[in-house]
Amino acid sequence: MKDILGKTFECSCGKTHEVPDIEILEASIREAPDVFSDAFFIADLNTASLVDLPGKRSFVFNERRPLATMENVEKIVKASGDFPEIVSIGSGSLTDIARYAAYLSGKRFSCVPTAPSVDAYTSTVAPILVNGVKKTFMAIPPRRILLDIEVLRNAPMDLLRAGVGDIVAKIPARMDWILSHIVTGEYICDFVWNDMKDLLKEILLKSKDILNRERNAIKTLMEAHLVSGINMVIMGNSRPASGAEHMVSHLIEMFHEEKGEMPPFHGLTVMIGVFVSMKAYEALVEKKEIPLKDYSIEERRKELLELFEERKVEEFLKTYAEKKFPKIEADIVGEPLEDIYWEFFPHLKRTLETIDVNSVINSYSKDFLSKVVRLANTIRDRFTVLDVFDEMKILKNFSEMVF
Ligand SMILES: NC(=O)C1=CN([C@@H]2O[C@H](COP(=O)(O)OP(=O)(O)OC[C@H]3O[C@@H](n4cnc5c(N)ncnc54)[C@H](OP(=O)(O)O)[C@@H]3O)[C@@H](O)[C@H]2O)C=CC1
Ligand SMILES: O=C(CO)COP(=O)(O)O
Repeated sequence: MKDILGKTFECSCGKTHEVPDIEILEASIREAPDVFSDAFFIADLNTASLVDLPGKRSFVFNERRPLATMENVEKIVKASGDFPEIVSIGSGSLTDIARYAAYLSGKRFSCVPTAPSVDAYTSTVAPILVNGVKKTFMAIPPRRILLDIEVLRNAPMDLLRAGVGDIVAKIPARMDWILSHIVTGEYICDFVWNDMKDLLKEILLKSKDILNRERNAIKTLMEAHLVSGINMVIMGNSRPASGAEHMVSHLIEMFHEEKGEMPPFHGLTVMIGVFVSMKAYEALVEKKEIPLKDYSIEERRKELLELFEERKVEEFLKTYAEKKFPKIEADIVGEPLEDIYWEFFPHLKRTLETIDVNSVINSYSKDFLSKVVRLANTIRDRFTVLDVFDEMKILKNFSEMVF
């Protein structure tokens, strides 16, 4: 990855890609105040204990697990005053709070990741909760990233599991992108898959080592997250990193938010989404019969209202109404989909077992998760395998068979 940072190149996809010049340095987290000598730091109660932060130029959230809400972003815009740079000491949520606050206030942004849990660090987008609805905004990539492998290696076990969940999601996300390219003609770039697929294979083979906190395995996981984030920067959106599996995750997360509850870590709910996408592609590639069943817009509205307040439901339905559903040909599975399926899915299935996807699935009722599967394509205009099933009128039955 390091060889493309800061470069501009013509890609075989027909576009010119610009890769930001992000400086990645390995050092002790304790050096952060000196490395970022004029920056303002943000941390939370746990992550602040990892480093001696200079009181005058830091803000420590006085709560457990501050979420990436617009309120928290605004708090940091205000607190960071005239400092020229905002640096996060934390995992996904704090990184996005710092990134979006820096973007809104025209400051530089850098980060010190404390867990290999997400591909947020090198990314340019910021998924933020706005009045309880998760919206992904364009923002800025970091100027510098300080990596302390010992801190990453010792992150809580659920963040390691989540990290594997969020990274293996790039496999169905790529398949969704290929599917959309075949069905809707959406632009696609192969470069961002080619720079990722060997790392993904390695992670599928090393998932037990990751959970055993083996240094090299953790380094590979973190490298894959950094490459995935760069891929989002190259594309200018999260298409290479996020498909139906992320919509499943976002819907579950928003449901918890609606109830005033803390959601599980991002990668844990993404894991459920990966399980769903895996089942969907299994049915598609192996041509498994799923009986047709109508799922009307009235039923969709009624089920959304069982989970969310009316204002959000109307917003989701508006997004859904604007989605374009092209006519699906009988056999849409092309060679690229089959290749990825046969190359990755046997390993993916074993990896989901290693990170214990069933324990996350079993923490919800089957009825709730089935609803999530048939409603997930309502919340975003991104075309995925769930839209294919919707158009083929097999989404309702699929959602009832998947768990
Ligand atoms: N921008 C992007 O491209 C992407 C953004 N995301 C976003 O990232 C967020 C999820 O991030 P995720 O990393 O899963 O979790 P969070 O950052 O939400 O929460 C993890 C919590 O774990 C604790 N923690 C983190 N590191 C350590 C450590 N080393 N030791 C002890 N405790 C630690 C902290 O909480 P506490 O102090 O309470 O224990 C922290 O708040 C979501 O909002 C998601 O949308 C995800 C992928 C990509
Ligand atoms: O979570 C992400 C990738 O892991 C970011 O993508 P979205 O928020 O757009 O789904």
